[in-house]
Amino acid sequence: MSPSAPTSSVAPHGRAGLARRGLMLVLSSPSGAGKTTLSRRLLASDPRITMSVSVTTRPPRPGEEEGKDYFFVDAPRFEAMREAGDLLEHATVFGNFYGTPRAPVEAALSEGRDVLFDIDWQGVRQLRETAGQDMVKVFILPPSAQDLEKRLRSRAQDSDEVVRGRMAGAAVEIEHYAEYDYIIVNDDVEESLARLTAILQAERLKIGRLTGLSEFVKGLHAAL
Ligand SMILES: Nc1nc2c(ncn2[C@@H]2O[C@H](COP(=O)(O)OP(=O)(O)O)[C@@H](O)[C@H]2O)c(=O)[nH]1
Ligand SMILES: Nc1ncnc2c1ncn2[C@@H]1O[C@H](COP(=O)(O)OP(=O)(O)O)[C@@H](O)[C@H]1O
Repeated sequence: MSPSAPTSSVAPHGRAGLARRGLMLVLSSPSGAGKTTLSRRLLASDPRITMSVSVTTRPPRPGEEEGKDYFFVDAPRFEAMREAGDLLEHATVFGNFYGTPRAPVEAALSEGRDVLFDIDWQGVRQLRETAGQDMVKVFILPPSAQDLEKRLRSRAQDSDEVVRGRMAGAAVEIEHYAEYDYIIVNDDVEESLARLTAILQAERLKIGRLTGLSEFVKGLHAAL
């Protein structure tokens, strides 16, 4: 099954019963700009969106939980998943493999749930081929290079060398901003969360996603 064209079996618009296609909300940014922070806040505030948990060969950071932040695997296991077609997309970032497990995403979308992805521009390009209009792409920028470095250091979970590599990687990631639908400059977290929530709410109301709309309008029309 393709990840596109899911139809909601629930009635997200209340008693009107307007069925809706689930959407794929993608967040990308240079490392340290705040994707993880905003993802966690959005997931905590909106029960209708589910996180796509990636597999990675990167070692866990202190505090990261297996199955919640990532599925941590070794390279042979990653390769086996890739070979078996179990990944919707995959990429190498900072020398580690990352990929999106296919089954949970397809299951969530087929139940009419929205899915949140924290993936890089390479993954977005691959998903775009199958997801089309079902994907909403948000790029998060830091307010300045100094802020980005400060955040990478304040996270205090990566070595100096890793932080330097991530600052260099930021320059490459930022070059892809124009491939996205929305930009959030993550200065104040609360403001950024409000913007992200607004994007999600507006995208949920797009006519093309409301599979029950014509029936609903027909009913309204007949009753007038
Ligand atoms: N293509 C792709 N990129 C991913 C995936 N999971 C994470 N990434 C990206 O890999 C990069 C590094 O992630 P991570 O090591 O967690 O560091 P972070 O940037 O501080 O979150 C980020 O740009 C993530 O968005 C995935 O499944 N696929
Ligand atoms: N708007 C913000 N202002 C200040 N610090 C922030 C902001 N957003 C995130 N941070 C902090 O910056 C660091 C990196 O954020 P994180 O969400 O891990 O980024 P990413 O997932 O993009 O690598 C964390 O320590 C986080 O608490």
